[in-house]
Amino acid sequence: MKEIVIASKNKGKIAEIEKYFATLSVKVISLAEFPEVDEPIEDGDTFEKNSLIKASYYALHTGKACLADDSGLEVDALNYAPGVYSARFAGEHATDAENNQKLLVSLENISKNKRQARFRCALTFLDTDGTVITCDGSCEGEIAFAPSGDGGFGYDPLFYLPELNKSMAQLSMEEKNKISHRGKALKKMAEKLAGYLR
Ligand SMILES: O=P(O)(O)OP(=O)(O)OP(=O)(O)OC[C@H]1O[C@@H](n2cnc3c(O)ncnc32)[C@H](O)[C@@H]1O
Ligand SMILES: [Mg+2]
Repeated sequence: MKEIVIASKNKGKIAEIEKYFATLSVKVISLAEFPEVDEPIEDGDTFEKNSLIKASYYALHTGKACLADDSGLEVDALNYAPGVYSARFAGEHATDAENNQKLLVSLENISKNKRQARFRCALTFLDTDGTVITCDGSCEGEIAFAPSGDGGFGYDPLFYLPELNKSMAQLSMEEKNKISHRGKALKKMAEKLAGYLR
């Protein structure tokens, strides 16, 4: 069976990706099996570039096929910030809580009808022979005035989905995977991989 390293250190992402890949006939490996491997510098100016940076770095250092995810939040009223800086919005090693707090403060004076935002996800699969497969996905929503829900991770408690009248953190992982940026990108990736690995 094909071995694929999930090239991410984010437990929330890994859980969502593993859930999705449970139906594919691939053996998913975690970076936890490569404790000696460090982390790359994510200095690309797009999600796509950072996703390729991560896939390339981990493929080089593990010697295995890798699937990397670069994702983040774009807030219209903040001129699409934090974008590729989503993980370090409140500082280099910011926690999810610190990033969420900074987001709330940044939007303090922004009214309900101007709080549109979207999550974006860029996935890159890089095989040992150099084959690259990319997919992306996005999910539209609004930034709430207060957090709600205890599911998901990152900005999920502040990401409000008007059609569902729930925050992303109020969805189960299955529900989130059906509508999220990552779920949409994973759906495309699973289809492409099924054809590629056949
Ligand atoms: O780079 P890796 O190791 O994969 O892990 P990371 O957490 O650093 O991941 P990114 O560099 O892609 O940064 C993504 C940021 O966007 C946030 N984010 C990404 N997907 C999310 C989701 O589905 N729900 C909420 N927040 C999300 C996440 O919390 C991070 O702050
Ligand atoms: Mg990162």
